[in-house]
Amino acid sequence: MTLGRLNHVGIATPSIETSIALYRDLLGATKIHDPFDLPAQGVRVCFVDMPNSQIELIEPLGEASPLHGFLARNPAGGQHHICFEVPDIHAAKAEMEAKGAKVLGEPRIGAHGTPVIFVHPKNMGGVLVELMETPKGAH
Ligand SMILES: CC[C@@H](C(=O)O)C(=O)SCCNC(=O)CCNC(=O)[C@H](O)C(C)(C)COP(=O)(O)OP(=O)(O)OC[C@H]1O[C@@H](n2cnc3c(N)ncnc32)[C@H](O)[C@@H]1OP(=O)(O)O
Ligand SMILES: [Co+2]
Repeated sequence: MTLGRLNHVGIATPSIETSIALYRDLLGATKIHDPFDLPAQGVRVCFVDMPNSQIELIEPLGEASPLHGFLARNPAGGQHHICFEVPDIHAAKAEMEAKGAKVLGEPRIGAHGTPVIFVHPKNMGGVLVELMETPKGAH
């Protein structure tokens, strides 16, 4: 597997609007996309563009959201996952599993419109890792 660029850092928040204000007013971020719902992933999402990557603000959406446990442990929110691009999501999943890592579920379409998987934090030194297939034509 070729590990590609760092696509984004996921930040869980109880309120996207509050987090947008922090990134805009405290840090001075200027490229903040409109938030949108991603019901298949149980999250509401807002991308903040940086020159070399993106911050992905994520708020729970629905009762089955994977963020509820994290926010119960971290009520103010915090750094939730990091996401790397890979050329082929099915090959990446097979390689992770062959190396003994736990992949959380099957590939699903993520916020960039390409399939993503998650590697359990217990296999990555306490860091939840998302792998996303590089969008066609990117870079
Ligand atoms: C926007 C769409 C998409 C994109 O395209 O970018 C996304 O990014 S969606 C992001 C949200 N989706 C997911 O996170 C899906 C995968 N996640 C999961 O399946 C679960 O969140 C989880 C990783 C299995 C954790 O589930 P949870 O119920 O919160 O916790 P557990 O009780 O099972 O915890 C086990 C263990 O792991 C620790 N943990 C949990 N979350 C994290 C985390 N984000 N970072 C680091 N460690 C985490 C938790 O503290 C437990 O540790 P121990 O107590 O030491 O066992
Ligand atoms: Co993500």
